[in-house]
Amino acid sequence: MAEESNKQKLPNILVSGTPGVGKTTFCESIAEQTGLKHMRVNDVILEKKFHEGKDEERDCLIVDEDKVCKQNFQYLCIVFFSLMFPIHLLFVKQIQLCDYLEDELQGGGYVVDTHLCGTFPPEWFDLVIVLRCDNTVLYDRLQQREETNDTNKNLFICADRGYSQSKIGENVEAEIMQVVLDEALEEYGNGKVIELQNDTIEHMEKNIQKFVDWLSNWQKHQNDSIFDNENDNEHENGNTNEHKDDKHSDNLNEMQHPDKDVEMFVEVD
Ligand SMILES: Nc1ncnc2c1ncn2[C@@H]1O[C@H](COP(=O)(O)OP(=O)(O)OP(=O)(O)O)[C@@H](O)[C@H]1O
Repeated sequence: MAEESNKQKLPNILVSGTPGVGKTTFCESIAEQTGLKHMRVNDVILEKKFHEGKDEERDCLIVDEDKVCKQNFQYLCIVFFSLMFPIHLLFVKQIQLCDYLEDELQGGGYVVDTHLCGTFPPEWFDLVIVLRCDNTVLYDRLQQREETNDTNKNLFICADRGYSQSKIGENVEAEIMQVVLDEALEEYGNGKVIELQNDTIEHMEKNIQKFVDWLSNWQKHQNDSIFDNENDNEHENGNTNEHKDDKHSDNLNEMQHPDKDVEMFVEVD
């Protein structure tokens, strides 16, 4: 979707990472500074009831990724049967998180905040940011949630209370094993994924500034592409795609290597 249209004025960004790395805080700040719309997927899942109830033992809402996205055989089977029995189509529509998001993201301009990063089609997003956090810092943040019983932020992970010790351990381990980063790289590819360290307020401020710079380059690139395409149409022999790709990777590289600040922006292999 994001790659389809040169008329798109703003990109769609996916911000992912282990619970507690700071996705929501980062997304709220960049939304405020850039005018992008912040969409927290957990809130959508709750509001639209795209979940299948609660796992009592783990105190989590259950989201079956296979059932929320259309890129799978199961979905195709449901559609097939729905076409044969049209009344089921309404039901299928209702349970599809991807259908809902696809409609919402159509015009661009969203920053989508979720740890479910392998769920969505790569073409929806122009950039995928994976926030990372030092494991001891993350442990402290999650521990604080347990102590303050911070329910609001964790409705999806922990339905109605703060973090249990086992949940803290699970998440810290996932961060150490870079589960979300690996999933993002597998799903979206090295060229679209950027990994940003987010342990401190200083990190956050630098990350936001780098994102703002990336966005303004992206918009410039879009305008140039439209201009290039117009020229190509006039002369009927351009090399626009190659030119476009060069600009895209320059922009991403700049974000990955801001003044060689490797502490802040870890290179993705
Ligand atoms: N760069 C940062 N420096 C210091 N504290 C931060 C930073 N980013 C976020 N925090 C704090 O860490 C806590 C978790 O942040 P946040 O809720 O944004 O994480 P999250 O990744 O969105 O979590 P979840 O996936 O569970 O919604 C909050 O108390 C927030 O204020």
